[in-house]
Amino acid sequence: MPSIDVANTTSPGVIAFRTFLDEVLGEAITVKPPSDDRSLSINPPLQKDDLHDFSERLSQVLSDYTAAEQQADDTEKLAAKTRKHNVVEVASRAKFATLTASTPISGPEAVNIWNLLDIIFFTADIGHGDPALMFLLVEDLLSSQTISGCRIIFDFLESRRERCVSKFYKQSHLIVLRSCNELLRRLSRAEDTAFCGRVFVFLFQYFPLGDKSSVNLRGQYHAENVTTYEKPLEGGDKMEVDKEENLDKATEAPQTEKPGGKKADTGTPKTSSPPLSNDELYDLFWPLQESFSQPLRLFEPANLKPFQRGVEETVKKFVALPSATSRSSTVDEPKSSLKRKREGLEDGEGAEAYNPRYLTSRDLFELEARWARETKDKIAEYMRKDVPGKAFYRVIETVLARDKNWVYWKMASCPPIKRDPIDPKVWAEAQASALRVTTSKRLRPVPMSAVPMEFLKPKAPGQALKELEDPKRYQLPDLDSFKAKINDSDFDIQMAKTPAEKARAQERKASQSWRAMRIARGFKLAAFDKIDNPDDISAIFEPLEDIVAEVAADEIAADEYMPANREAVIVSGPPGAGKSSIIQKLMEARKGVFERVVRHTTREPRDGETDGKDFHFVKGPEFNQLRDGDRLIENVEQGEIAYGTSYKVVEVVTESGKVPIIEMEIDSAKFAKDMDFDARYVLVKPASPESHETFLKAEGGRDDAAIKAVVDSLPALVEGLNADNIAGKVILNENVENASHELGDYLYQKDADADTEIVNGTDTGEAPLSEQNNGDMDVDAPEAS
Ligand SMILES: Nc1ncnc2c1ncn2[C@@H]1O[C@H](COP(=O)(O)OP(=O)(O)OP(=O)(O)O)[C@@H](O)[C@H]1O
Repeated sequence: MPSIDVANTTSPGVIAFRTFLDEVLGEAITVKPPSDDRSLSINPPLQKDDLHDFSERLSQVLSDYTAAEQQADDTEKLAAKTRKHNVVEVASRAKFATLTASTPISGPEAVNIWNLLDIIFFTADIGHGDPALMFLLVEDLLSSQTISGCRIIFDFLESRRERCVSKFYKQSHLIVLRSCNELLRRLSRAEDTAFCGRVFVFLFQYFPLGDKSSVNLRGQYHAENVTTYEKPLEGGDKMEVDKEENLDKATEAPQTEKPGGKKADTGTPKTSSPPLSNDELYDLFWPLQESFSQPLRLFEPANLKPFQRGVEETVKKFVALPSATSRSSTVDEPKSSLKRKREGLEDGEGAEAYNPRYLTSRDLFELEARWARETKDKIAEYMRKDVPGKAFYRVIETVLARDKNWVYWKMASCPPIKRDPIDPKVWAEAQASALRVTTSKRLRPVPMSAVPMEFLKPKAPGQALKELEDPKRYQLPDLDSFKAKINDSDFDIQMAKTPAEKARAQERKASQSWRAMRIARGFKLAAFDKIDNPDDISAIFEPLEDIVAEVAADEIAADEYMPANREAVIVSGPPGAGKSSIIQKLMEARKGVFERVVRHTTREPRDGETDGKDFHFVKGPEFNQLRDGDRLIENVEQGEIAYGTSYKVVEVVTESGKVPIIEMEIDSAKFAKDMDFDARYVLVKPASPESHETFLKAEGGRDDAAIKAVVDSLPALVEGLNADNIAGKVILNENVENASHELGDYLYQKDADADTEIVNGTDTGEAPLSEQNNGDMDVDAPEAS
């Protein structure tokens, strides 16, 4: 059979299929009539079952071609299939062209266009048409419409996304990518921001996470994004800041000879000069944009040098601006601390001034990396000075971390992103432990109790009132009074001479036990768990403290032992400050009240550590998914290892009724605070450098030099905590017992003076530590926030 002449639409097959299309479109319009509400004409999508016997009728119309397809020869089969697809395509395109030419896309009649596209989809689904056809038609339609028309077409695409992906992802993904890219090229990011976002979201949802089709493997970043700015005037009045000799002059620092022949930087503070004027900065600031959009160009020494200078001058300019805090503050302190910091910076900056002659040195890369790290820290420090800056900085940090992972992923040749299915055993265990944590086994301490209604019975006049005055009616007997009575009954049971006598004594004891238990239920419900034998209820006469101490680890303490405020508690402090010891002590003293929040980490478990107890040990990609999905309260990286706290884990503890208690390093607490995580922030500090050294030695794992480094770094670590205001309570750890009491008092709000510092829970009435002579360890108690 000769292949079909696509231009000749009078082919009987084409005519037959076109007639069929007209018929089913007529049916479809009865199912989805035209509507002024555009959303109704697109949604819900037409279903194959809406059309009467669609598959059978279609097979009938194309029966000649289908029969030819049954040929034994593969080549013949293929040719017949192509002919059938051509027939479907020619007829569909002709109908589509007629419809789109005569129907405004925003009008109610446009429902016919959407129905036609659905019908073409069904035709391909039963194997009678090319799966790509519907997508090609949508592409044509997109390119022929204005942006507002494209929005409507996009409504259609979005609503059909799931079925397109599940049926024809392979045949459609490149056409979809091409159409979306073309659309994005036409859209203005500034004016059609929301629509651009929709297109991106659509692409993310259409393509699997690990798909490489849109990966920029060669690392060309926004090559077309060129920033235009006024270039420095040649020979004009302006300072020619980018010229080599000026840069040399600006950056050159006196050199001294290092042993080994290398020149060493003397640390002359090249940035001690005042910040540039806006005019001067202009020529340094705007060229930075080029480097940010093309980071690879920074590997050229000629580009790196001006970039470094531009960044330094820009940061210097920012730092010189008064911060929002100091602008709004009437107190001198922030200004002086700003000054102190700036002086510190200037001193430090001397080290960055290395001579351009080093550009050929093998140490250069290390120097550049150090420069980049230090500049990042400097910018971070500046941004964190103001309240809105903190959250903004954390967002940038997260975006950079995501970018870093993206680059790593590309460097590893885009390995597939998948998570292994969870082992059913692990799942069952997790479910069981979640159930255990979230189910309170204990009845409420004050259950709904029925009041005896006897007093409602008619009585002699005045008698009822008299009875009410009887103290027995409103006073419960003392619980301990039953102890003696029950002991007497026990004695009677043992000494009974006749069975009747024994039975009477047993009955008496049962009644006394019952009444004692009724009294005890109001304030000693926890003791009931200790009663194994109904003949021995002595547990309810034990002191309350002993009973509370017996509450099992996964049980929740009775309401009267819980603090009024059950908000999460974040306990932070320097390494070895005693955080774990204090928390441990507190949890032992207040069983069933607190639950530690187990953090996530990417490091391997150490000897003796258990997954889910010490940490949730996860792999890098899993951690990244948590962080990228904004499911972490905080996350920090220590070298290659990441740590983070999951919102979910905190929620599970909160929902169980216990108080979540989270131990973390100071940086993490700052992160959580910056992200406005609601918690009570507590800072634990060793009382002196000497005791800190002792704790670190006791903790082990560090040699003397490392211990000294931690102790020496403490003053710098705690400096600035006031400005960050990260702790509502500072606890000095002189003695674990006292410190845990102090923490308990604070959390139970017995510590009225919560926002000031008290030594080891002893409200001595002394001045806050900031005013005492505590040497290097001083931290001013932060203001109440
Ligand atoms: N007040 C104290 N008196 C004596 N020893 C203490 C005191 N507080 C803590 N220690 C000891 O110091 C060591 C470190 O304490 P701990 O592990 O509680 O500190 P940490 O802040 O949790 O440390 P890291 O952050 O490194 O985990 C432990 O051996 C602990 O027993």
